[in-house]
Amino acid sequence: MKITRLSTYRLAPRWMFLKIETDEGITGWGEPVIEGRARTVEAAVHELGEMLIGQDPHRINDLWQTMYRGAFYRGGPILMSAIAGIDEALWDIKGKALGVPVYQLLGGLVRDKIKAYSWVGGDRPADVIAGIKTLQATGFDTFKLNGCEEMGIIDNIRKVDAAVAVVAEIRAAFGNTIEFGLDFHGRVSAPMARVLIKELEPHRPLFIEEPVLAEQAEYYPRLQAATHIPIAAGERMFSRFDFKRVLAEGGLGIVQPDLSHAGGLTECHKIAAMAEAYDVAVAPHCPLGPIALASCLHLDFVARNAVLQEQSMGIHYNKGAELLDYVLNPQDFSMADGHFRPPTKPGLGVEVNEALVIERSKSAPDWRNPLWRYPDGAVAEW
Ligand SMILES: O=C(O)[C@H](O)[C@@H](O)[C@@H](O)[C@H](O)CO
Ligand SMILES: [Mg+2]
Repeated sequence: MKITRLSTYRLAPRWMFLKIETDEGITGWGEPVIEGRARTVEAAVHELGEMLIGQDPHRINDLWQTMYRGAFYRGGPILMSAIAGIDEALWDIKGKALGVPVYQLLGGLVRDKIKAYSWVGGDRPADVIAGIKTLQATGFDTFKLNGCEEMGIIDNIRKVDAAVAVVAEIRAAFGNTIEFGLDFHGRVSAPMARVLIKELEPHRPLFIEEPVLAEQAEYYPRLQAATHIPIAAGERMFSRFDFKRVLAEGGLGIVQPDLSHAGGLTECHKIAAMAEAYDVAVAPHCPLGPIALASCLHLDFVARNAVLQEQSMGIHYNKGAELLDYVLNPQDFSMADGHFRPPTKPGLGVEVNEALVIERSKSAPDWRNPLWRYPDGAVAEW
């Protein structure tokens, strides 16, 4: 079998789909994207594509190593997202060619279902009680919200109290019937993270995510040592090599690699195995589309240390399209009791509505994340 063509489709809300065609009529789909830089990743995909045409898509490991090591400069969000989407599509092709779901090619099921969680509250946590009640009624008992709004490098206790009040209200309203992760979203400096975490401990969040930016990852072990609340991070870490330093220092309770940012299923499967060696859980990051989610599910169903799956249904970013709008088999992604069941169809298990994708790609928005500023005018972390 030989790769014959790569086609990319940028789509609302902020996604990009990749279609890889072969000379045997089997096509694979991937989702190479880094939110806010879709066009840059698209260029990287087509640069890599020049080397892929004519290659055997079954040789995923060799193609992955060639894409990664064949370039003197490597790693980072753009190149690893491009490799990720290509890797996802190659696994899709392999599964379709062999007639099995991808997880069967990675040793088969390790579990029968995987718990999902849902976002509530938007960029600045609001209306979270109503949001949780609505989602709780559909079977969710695990949620995630932003742990704070903008937070100054050193901020005042009123801002800390405001962040804690949201969380205290949740715990008061739902008691121990729900779990929730708090995503600091990299908004908080290392000194303020210590203050916030300490004040939030009594309300027992399930985890605290990106308490500081990934470029400050050396603080993850120090923050983890200072609290019993699991520290989670990984959406802005893009290969085993980004994770190894933090894992070796004991710095995370949960790793959250994004299968569309961190080299795809090939790399994230290795990251999950590394994490398991350190008794660390994996909860794949996925605020994206259906192909990214499907890739995560195949990891969730082979990695024993997978504990939670993020999914973007109803997420505050999905303006202009919802998680399953471009999918012909939404029933395969239905959740029962807040869990996903294993994909059943060959490959990744996503039947892409290609006609709709082609049509909608003609008017794709150029999504950009907001630029926040502090009251004094300095740029704040979003
Ligand atoms: O945990 C999450 O889903 C993420 O922090 C998410 O909010 C960001 O990755 C966002 O997609 C960046 O544009
Ligand atoms: Mg996050």
